[in-house]
Amino acid sequence: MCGIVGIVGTSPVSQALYDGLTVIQHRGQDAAGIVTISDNKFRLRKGNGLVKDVFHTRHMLRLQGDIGIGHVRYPTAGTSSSSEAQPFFSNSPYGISLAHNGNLTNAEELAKWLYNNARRHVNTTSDSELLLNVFAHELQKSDSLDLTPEEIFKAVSNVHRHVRGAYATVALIVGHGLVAFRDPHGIRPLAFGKRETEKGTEYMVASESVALDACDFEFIRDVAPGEAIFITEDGQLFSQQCAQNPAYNPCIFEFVYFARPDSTMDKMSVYGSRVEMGTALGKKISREWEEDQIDVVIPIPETSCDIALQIANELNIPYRQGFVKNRYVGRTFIMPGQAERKKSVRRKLNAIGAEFKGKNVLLVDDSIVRGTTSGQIIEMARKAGAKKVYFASAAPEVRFPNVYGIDMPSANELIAHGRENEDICELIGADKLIYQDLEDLISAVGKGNKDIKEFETSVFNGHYITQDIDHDYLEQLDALRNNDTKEDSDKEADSILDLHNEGAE
Ligand SMILES: O=P(O)(O)OC[C@H]1O[C@H](OP(=O)(O)OP(=O)(O)O)[C@H](O)[C@@H]1O
Ligand SMILES: NC(=O)CC[C@H](N)C(=O)O
Ligand SMILES: [Mg+2]
Repeated sequence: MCGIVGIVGTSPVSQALYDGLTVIQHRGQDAAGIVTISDNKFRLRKGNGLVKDVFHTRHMLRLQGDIGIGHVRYPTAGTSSSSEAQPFFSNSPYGISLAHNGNLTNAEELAKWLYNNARRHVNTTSDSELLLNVFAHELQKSDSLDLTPEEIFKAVSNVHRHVRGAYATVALIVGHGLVAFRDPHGIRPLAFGKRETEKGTEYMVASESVALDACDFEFIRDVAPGEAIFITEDGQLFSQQCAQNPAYNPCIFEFVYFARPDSTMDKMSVYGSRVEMGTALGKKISREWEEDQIDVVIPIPETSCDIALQIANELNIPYRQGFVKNRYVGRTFIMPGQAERKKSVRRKLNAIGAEFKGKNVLLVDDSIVRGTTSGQIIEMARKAGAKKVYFASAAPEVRFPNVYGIDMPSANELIAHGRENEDICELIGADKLIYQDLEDLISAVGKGNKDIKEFETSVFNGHYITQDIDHDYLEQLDALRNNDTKEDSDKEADSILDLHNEGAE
């Protein structure tokens, strides 16, 4: 679940891009990058690490120009190598740089297609670099030296024809401007806004509205599924629907876990939808656990806090912060390896003994995916003296792999895959376990936008919205990206992928 930003400004944009990336850091902790254009030349800095670690003063000084894009990465394809940090660059046509949030489902096919039809070779294993090359190939077809908005939109339409999967994308074209587009299902989010200055209007696109807020841009609207917007270097905005049959199917997991609560995506408030999740789950708990006495509701920081508070309100039971989160440790789930994730839970969370001693506690998390967090947290609660430990998940059982930009490629790594409630409960060590129903989750999130008829919910029900995913595909993906193979390919990538355009030190 990477994060992307892009700005067409009237003065240097590097600091605003940096600030924008910092507030969407929760979408990707592995690598970060910014590219700007100054004097018709790209200026690039990217590398592995958090935003604050990748960009030092010397890099910021180099990132000159009034137009630029940025990316924070959570790898879901290829490897974690710095060679696959984004934005990517293609010198032809014009000079294009691109950053992508999402995951392509026909990457293998695209690589062959690019070679056969465009004689384009992509040296990394990144799906995003393929996307850049498909876009570049389609732009190359235009005859004129100066691209018109229509020609750019035509290229995006052709990208939609070839590419499958999820892609919220922002790109720079030298001498032209910034292009942003969203896949025809709108699986990954993308919004844009403006800021008035004495020199004219500036525009910003970002994965989440919170990035616009942080940079003082006023939200205009979400980019529609299949739509492209083009902002010229001198600040003229054009937009067009480029997909034949667009549909609105945003990923529901953004609302459960990925997005920041202060973001609004596709007209739905993330915070508001989490409160609704709490209401629905609270009701289910009082319906189904009538007999059980719960003394206190305790969230598992950070994402579940808003949900747990609402459950406590609904049940009329005290809400207490029984776990303290170390503010210097990032998100566990988006770390690339299981060993690292496991270690990080203990470093990140610590129990306040008195909140557990002799009590029946209800622990609340937004989701249970691999069970890395819940297992260890329940153990901590017991060590701290809890009498009974009940566990509630605001999302339903996660049983199916994700192929659209969440790194859960292997069903076998999911604790609920092939298991029923009692088995999962036993595995994580809870006394009782309750999950949100999928219909309740959908109506909790969908309350904010009645126009959304179907969310992307594949991790819960195995229904893949792009309809190109079958059993064989998932088996191949598992073989390619399960925990063990991923570690091997990361090592290999570090040694062979030297041929990349990484930003200089
Ligand atoms: O079952 P698991 O595989 O452990 O995954 C689920 C957990 O991971 C996430 O937390 P994370 O620490 O990433 O971020 P947060 O601080 O935003 O809650 C999520 O909020 C759950 O707590
Ligand atoms: N999480 C994402 O959006 C990842 C983007 C892209 N697939 C990558 O791995 O770099
Ligand atoms: Mg969490």
